[in-house]
Amino acid sequence: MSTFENYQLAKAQYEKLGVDVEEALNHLKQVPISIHCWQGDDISGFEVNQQELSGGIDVTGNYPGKARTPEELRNDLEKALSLIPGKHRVNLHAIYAETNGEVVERDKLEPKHFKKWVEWAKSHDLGLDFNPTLFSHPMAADGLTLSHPNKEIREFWIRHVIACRKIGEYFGRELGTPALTNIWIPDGYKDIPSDRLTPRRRLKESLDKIFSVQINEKYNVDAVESKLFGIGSEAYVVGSHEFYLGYALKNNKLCLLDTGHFHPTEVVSNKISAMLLFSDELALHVSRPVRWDSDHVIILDDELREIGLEIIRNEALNKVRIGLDFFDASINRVAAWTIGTRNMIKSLLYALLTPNDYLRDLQEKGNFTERLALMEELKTYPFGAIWDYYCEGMKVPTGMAWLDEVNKYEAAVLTKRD
Ligand SMILES: C[C@H](O)[C@H](O)[C@@H](O)C(=O)CO
Ligand SMILES: [Mn+2]
Repeated sequence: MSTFENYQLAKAQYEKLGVDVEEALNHLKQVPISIHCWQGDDISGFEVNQQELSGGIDVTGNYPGKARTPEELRNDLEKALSLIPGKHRVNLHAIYAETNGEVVERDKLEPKHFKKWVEWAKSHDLGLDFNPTLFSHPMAADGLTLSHPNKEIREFWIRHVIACRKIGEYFGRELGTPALTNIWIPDGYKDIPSDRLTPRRRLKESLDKIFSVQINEKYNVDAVESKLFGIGSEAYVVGSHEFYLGYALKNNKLCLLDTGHFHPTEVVSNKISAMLLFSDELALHVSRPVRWDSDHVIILDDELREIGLEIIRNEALNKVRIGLDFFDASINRVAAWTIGTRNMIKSLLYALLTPNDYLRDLQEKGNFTERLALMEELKTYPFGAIWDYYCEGMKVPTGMAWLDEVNKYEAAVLTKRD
């Protein structure tokens, strides 16, 4: 049977539940996913003075073919984007600046250092998001940045983040869609602190200085990303969820939740509705923690589906900025982007094909039996037939056919790099 014939049969089944499948697919087309560039080169970046990865994060694996230059990274992103349905965004870090071989300190970065990225984004109808890089640098050597006791070190990083917000503004102006500039810092202590308040007070003061520079939200929107622990900050992280949730609410910034940054039994899906009662928007880094914040490629597991359901059932597609954040160097990196991003989109489609109003009604009436039965039954509904039809309509490979493209690209391009 053809993709279309399979689709027709599946559509009829969903329509019996009152789901408008065509409407679901039209909604899905509108959702941009912010795809993180750093999966393509193991968070190396292009700085002239290359630094070791630090900040309590780690990339494991040595699969051949990692991107080494801006051109290689953009080519790899283009290959992945050609296999992912929809119109998306690319998320950059400050270390991906292109400075023509000149050593430019991070607090001296300017929009011109991202001109090629903007030209590329324009030619591929992409939005760009941004992140200051407060790790992998001598001034972050002792694991403290915006909360450091040394004022000079704090001021350096404050200047860097201000410079990055101006680059985010440049992206927004040039591309006609505001950049999300997200601040994550590695600050914390390996062992039990004797004072948790003072570093947090310094972080607050640093952020207040950074955000005292007014930037039009038409071009740049600010987010702050919390964390629970890192390698070397197991006992205490300055920028905890409580800190940033409070800071974001009080200062009208976006609180960014990374799904790997909470206790193993804590789920981000459960936080979305609560936070959207008090904030207009929030941001996500969708990742997969395995035993710790391991940044595995996301899979279509219960939590990813639940995140999709929370976004859709709360009508929050325009309130939640969905970014991805995983870095696996043990598999083909173009495949990692493709698997992870397609799974994020699948999660949203699954939610759009769920009769959410009917299920809400069952809950309101206390009919928890049918609520559970139907939610479980939906897991074996012909979702794949709708997904394949969507991919075909969006001119990307259906099923596993995308992997043939990746394998061809690996043979022709990636294997030639090492
Ligand atoms: C590279 C990113 O800034 C980094 O992954 C950050 O978002 C994070 O989640 C650190 O654990
Ligand atoms: Mn993250």
